[in-house]
Amino acid sequence: MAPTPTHTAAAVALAAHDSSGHLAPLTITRRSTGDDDVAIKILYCGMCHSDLHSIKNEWHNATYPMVPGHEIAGVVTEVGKNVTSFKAGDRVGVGCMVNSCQSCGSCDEDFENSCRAVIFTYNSVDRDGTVTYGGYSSSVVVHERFVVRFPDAMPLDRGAPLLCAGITVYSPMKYHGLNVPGKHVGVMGLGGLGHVAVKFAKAFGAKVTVISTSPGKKQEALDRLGADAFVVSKDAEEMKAAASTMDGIINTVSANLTLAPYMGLLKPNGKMIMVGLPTKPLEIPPFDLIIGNKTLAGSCIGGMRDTQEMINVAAKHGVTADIELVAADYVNTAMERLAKADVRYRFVIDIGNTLKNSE
Ligand SMILES: NC(=O)c1ccc[n+]([C@@H]2O[C@H](COP(=O)([O-])OP(=O)(O)OC[C@H]3O[C@@H](n4cnc5c(N)ncnc54)[C@H](O)[C@@H]3O)[C@@H](O)[C@H]2O)c1
Ligand SMILES: [Zn+2]
Ligand SMILES: [Zn+2]
Repeated sequence: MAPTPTHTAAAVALAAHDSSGHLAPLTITRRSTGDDDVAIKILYCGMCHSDLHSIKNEWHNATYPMVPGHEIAGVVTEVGKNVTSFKAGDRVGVGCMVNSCQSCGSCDEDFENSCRAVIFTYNSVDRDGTVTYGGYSSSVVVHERFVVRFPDAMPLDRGAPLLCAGITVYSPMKYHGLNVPGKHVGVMGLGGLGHVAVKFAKAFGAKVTVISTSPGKKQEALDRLGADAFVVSKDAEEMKAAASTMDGIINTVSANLTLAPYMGLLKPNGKMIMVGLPTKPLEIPPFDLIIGNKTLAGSCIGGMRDTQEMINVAAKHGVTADIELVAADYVNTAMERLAKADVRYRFVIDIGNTLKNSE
């Protein structure tokens, strides 16, 4: 995208130029800091599976070049004159959104994630007509409403993934009443979102069962992540034994799959909450929904008030992501490994130390 008069600051980035899934260095520009803006030097950025879906154009909405990344952590370098909540040197983060209309019913209720004019952190058209570039880059400028303060106890690298993975699982647990002691929460798919879901559900005092296709993840789910139980979804006996036991399931699976066998794990009135975004339409026989008065719900990230609340709660309970910190030049290998679910449990790019101008 050609620089506009207000986009004056050069930044280094990693960009996809086509749907191959390959990222290459690119110099981009960022807008100068507006009155309500916070300028941030990016130090870390998590690699969400949505980045992979997006660069490969699996959702059929890609604009190239695309700079992915919406799990951003860094330090404030400059603030606009109207900004009172942040100052240079503050430790902050940015998640999936960088702006919204700020005046509709959803925005008034702090659910900017449901605003029809939401501007996502990358691959979205910004107010000035430019396409937004995400956190696989050295800096970003964001309206202060969309900046999250890192509590002192929250490390920037292990906290960065909470800005998407964390809020995406925290918000549905909160709004579907699964964040109270004694509930039985199922977590489908033990990846970036899934492993954080286990940690939050445990912090809420819930009983947590991981539902996974990978028996190899059982021991670490129980020992390291603190899950109470583990069900191998391909094992009919285990699925039968767990039938009708769960109050809710957070479904983080990134691949297409039929929901029917999993609905049977829910108690009457139980809720299957979709956060995973596979490409094909959902397949669910009506009987599996209707018998037992089940609910099938969806949930998109979360609002900014809830995002700040989430990271504060995480800091209080010691919830952080388990990460593999990687250098910028490892990003293509990391993407390949992410596609194979070969990561425990989130790649985070060490932007501050390794993303250099290599063009
Ligand atoms: N709703 C939202 O707001 C939101 C936010 C972030 C991510 N997402 C989506 O959530 C999904 C998960 O993201 P992530 O970053 O945690 O991905 P991830 O790759 O880290 O984890 C996905 C997990 O699903 C598992 N999986 C894959 N196929 C499976 C199958 N057939 N059965 C059971 N498990 C299977 C993988 O082993 C992996 O552990 C993606 O589709 C992503 O786009 C949605
Ligand atoms: Zn994400
Ligand atoms: Zn709005």
